[in-house]
Amino acid sequence: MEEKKKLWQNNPGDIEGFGDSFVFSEEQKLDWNDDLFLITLPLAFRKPHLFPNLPLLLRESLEIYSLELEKLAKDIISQMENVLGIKSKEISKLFEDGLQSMSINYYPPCPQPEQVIGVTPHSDAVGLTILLQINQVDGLQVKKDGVWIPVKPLPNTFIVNIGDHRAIVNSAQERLSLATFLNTNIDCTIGPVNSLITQENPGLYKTQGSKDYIKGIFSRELDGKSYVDVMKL
Ligand SMILES: O=C(O)CCC(=O)C(=O)O
Ligand SMILES: [Fe+2]
Repeated sequence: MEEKKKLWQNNPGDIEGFGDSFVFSEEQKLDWNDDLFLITLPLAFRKPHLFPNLPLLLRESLEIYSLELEKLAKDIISQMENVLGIKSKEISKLFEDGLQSMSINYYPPCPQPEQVIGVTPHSDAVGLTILLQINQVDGLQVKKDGVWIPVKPLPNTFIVNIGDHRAIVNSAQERLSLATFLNTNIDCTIGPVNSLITQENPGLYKTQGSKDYIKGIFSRELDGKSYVDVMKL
């Protein structure tokens, strides 16, 4: 508990540290988890009261993990560009010196799991998420054609997530996951990709500064609606 207190969120509106990222009212039902959220890259964005206070082994492991996942994310994004026929590295460029953050999620067993939710339905506010289901306990579900589908944890496997998802809990086992969020550089502009827009295929979404985009996501209540819908023109 003492260790945890050092990492507590300490200001209203703070999303880093231990706590819940989407709290809007006292009446709101909170998620059944402990979440430690940290900005990990760029290095200058690491909060001095958080990173240095992590237990040393965890901190050293996260430092290595963070750099490796940055490389992995760049590979995945560039493969996505190739497949989609996006030219001139139009998307990769946005991820140069991108914002990387992590959620370390701990879901204790719950005596009445059907009464709670581990993580409320949402889309992550990012380019892509690379998720590690640390102790390989079921819980993650993704939405496909309006139906929640369980994502079975497999050994030594990452899940790359760009869509709507939620996590449920159970009464028997705790569950641990580590989500790494890869985002664009905070000074870029996000919008329809030029090389895919034609007269027959016009852009369907708003163009917005990256900071405003992130602010928009954290300032609204998650009601199961994905942020992509909010961005529609
Ligand atoms: O624990 C999980 O599988 C999902 C966690 C999650 O959605 C998040 O941290 O954004
Ligand atoms: Fe998520």
